[in-house]
Amino acid sequence: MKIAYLGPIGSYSYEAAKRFFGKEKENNLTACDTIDDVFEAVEENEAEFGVVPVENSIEGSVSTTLDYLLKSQVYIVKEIILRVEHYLCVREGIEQILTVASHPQAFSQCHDYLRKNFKQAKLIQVSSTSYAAKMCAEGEVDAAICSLFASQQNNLKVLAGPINHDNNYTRFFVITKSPNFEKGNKNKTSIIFSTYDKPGSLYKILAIFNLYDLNLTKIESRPAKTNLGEYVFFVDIEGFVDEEDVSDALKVVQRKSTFFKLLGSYSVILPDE
Ligand SMILES: O=C(O)C(=O)C[C@]1(C(=O)O)C=C[C@@H](O)C=C1
Repeated sequence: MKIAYLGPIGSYSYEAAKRFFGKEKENNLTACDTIDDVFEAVEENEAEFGVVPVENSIEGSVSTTLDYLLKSQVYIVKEIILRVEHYLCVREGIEQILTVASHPQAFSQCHDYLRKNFKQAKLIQVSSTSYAAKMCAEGEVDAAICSLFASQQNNLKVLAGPINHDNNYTRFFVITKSPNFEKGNKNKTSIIFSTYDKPGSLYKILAIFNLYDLNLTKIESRPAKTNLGEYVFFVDIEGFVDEEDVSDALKVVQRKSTFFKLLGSYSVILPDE
C-alpha cells in the first residue's frame, strides 16, 4: 500500500500522514513534489491514499486542494488537524540572512514576524517547508522556515521560533479512490454544490440545513471556472452521511442544486488526541 504526501520528509503533510497511518506504515509513505502530484498519484492508482493540506486557521484554504476536490474522483476518508509551529533555520556559518525559502502558506502564517524582523530579505516561495529546509542545507538560500523535525533532518540551526501567528492549525485530508466511510467520535460530511443565479437561491439551500438542524463548520465559495461570477460552494457539515438527518438533508440539497458532489464522510483526528 502506497501513501502519497507532499514531501520531502519533514513536511507537515508528512507529519499528518504519520499521525494517521502510524509509524508502522512509515515505509509506505511516498513523497511527491506537489499537491497536484499527490492527487494524480491517487487518481492514477499509483497510491492507495494521499494526504493533502486543505485549510489553515490563519491563512485559510489551500486552493489547489479545493480545486482538485472539485474536479477529481477522489473521496475524503479522514481529517487530521495538526498544530503547526514554524522555525527560522539557517545553515551553520550563515551570518546574514538575505534570502528565506518556505511554502507560501508558511510565509503567511509568519507574516508579522517576517515584517518585523526580515523586511528586507527576499522571500522565495517553494513547494513545501521541508523542501525549503533542503534548499537551505544545500546552500541555495540563507534561511528556511520549517518545522523542528525538518531542521533536524537537514542539520540546520534554529535561530528563532515558533515564529508563526498564535493558534496556528492546519487541516489535512486523507483522500482515496475507493472509499470506506468510517465513523468515529467527531464526524463531518463535505459536499460541493452550486445553485441558480436567482435571488434567494443560496438562502433556500441554507434553509434546508437549518430545517434539519445541522451545523455547518465551513462554507466557502470558489470560482466554478465556467464564467466570471459563477461559483461553487464547499460546505462541511457536522455529522455522518449514514445519519438520517444528514442523508435526508443532502437528498433535498441535491434536488435543489444545479451541481452537487459528495466529497466524503469522515471522522476527525484532533491535535491533542
Ligand atoms: O509545506 C509543508 O510542510 C506542507 O505540508 C504544506 C503546508 C500547507 O500547504 O498548508 C502544510 C501545513 C502548513 O500550513 C504549511 C504548509
